[in-house]
Amino acid sequence: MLWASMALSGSLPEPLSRSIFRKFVVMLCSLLMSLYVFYCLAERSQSLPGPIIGGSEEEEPGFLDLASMQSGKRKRLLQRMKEQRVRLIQRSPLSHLFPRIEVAYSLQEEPHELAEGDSTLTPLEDGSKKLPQAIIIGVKKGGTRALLEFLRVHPDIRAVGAEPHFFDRNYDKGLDWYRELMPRTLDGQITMEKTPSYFVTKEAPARISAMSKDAKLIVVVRDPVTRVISDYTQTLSKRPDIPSFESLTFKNRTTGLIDTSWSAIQIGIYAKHLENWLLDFPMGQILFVSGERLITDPAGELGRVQDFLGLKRIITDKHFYFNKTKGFPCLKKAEGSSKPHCLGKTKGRTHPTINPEVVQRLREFYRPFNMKFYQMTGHDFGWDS
Ligand SMILES: Nc1ncnc2c1ncn2[C@@H]1O[C@H](COP(=O)(O)OS(=O)(=O)O)[C@@H](OP(=O)(O)O)[C@H]1O
Repeated sequence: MLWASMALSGSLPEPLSRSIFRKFVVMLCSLLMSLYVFYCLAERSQSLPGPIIGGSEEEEPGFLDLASMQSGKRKRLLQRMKEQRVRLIQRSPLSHLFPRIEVAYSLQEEPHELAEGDSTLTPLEDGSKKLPQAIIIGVKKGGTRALLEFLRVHPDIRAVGAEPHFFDRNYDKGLDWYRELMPRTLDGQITMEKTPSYFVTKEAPARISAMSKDAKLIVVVRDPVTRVISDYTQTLSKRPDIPSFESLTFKNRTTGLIDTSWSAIQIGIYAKHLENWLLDFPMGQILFVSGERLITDPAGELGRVQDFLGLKRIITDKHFYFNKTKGFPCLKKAEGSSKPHCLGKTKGRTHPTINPEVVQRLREFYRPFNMKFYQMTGHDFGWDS
């Protein structure tokens, strides 16, 4: 720095040639700028949303802690960090060299941008926040994250990344709170969210209907037997000391009586939950997506969803590739990125081996409910063939 200031003030010591010294100053400045940009990027990545707390889903990095993101504390913290960085830039002797960085920060760090739960950076004043017109309401472990991530590729869809849990846990916070979580949309764009627990929440249909009678509802359904095993696998990964799958499944192992008080069993009785939704919504406003086909033919299922949402079929076969290591379809390019994107480690876990007799008993248990569900939806999902 001493050399630099001497050079800039014109008191260059001889015999060092001016041209060599100028190169040295340029190199030094570049190095300092790179270090500064690196520092800023590191700081920025730390301020990006962290994992959700208390959600049914173990989110991938980049999603939000909804419980705290609205708090004044978080906003004040962000504001302080922003001011601190602006002060740092202003104090820097090189500040006149990169005034644009300051502008970039003041755009990126707006609390509402973070509150979207969406790591994509959009200009602050583009569009407005709207209540969702379409919601993925279930089912837990059905493939809801895959569907939302795939849909986000569509330019006419903008979705909140985290699960808001508004119509079950956060209803008392009010619609303004809910709207504030949403990303900004332009006219013609659809705002979406996903919270799989809505499907089994008694109050959710009436609450969603009170918000909008026209809301479009999407349910990703999966074979209830693999769904319950997936649900158990998730719980086991968080709490390895839980009882065995078998002991949770049966009320009485000898008689083979299923324990229907276990919530993981209840979730798979789709026909019962659907009856509750039909009290507030006509069947035509609910789309059922096959969780199995979402894996074997993602473009096919996405085609149906785009039709249902009244959108041009933009997401097609070309957007997917099958990742052999992951064992699942992945996006060739994720939203706002040019890189391939697979879902994270919490999606597509290896399930524990379950005694085939237990699986068989569960199949028998679900069969009549599945039949009813096929009849109600007019579609055989193929879980019982
Ligand atoms: N493309 C792709 N990549 C990875 N995983 C995929 C994909 N498509 C569907 N799935 C299935 O999604 C299951 C998780 O479902 P959800 O996202 O609804 O789970 S959650 O309720 O939000 O926790 C998850 O369940 P598990 O396999 O039991 O982990 C996957 O089988």
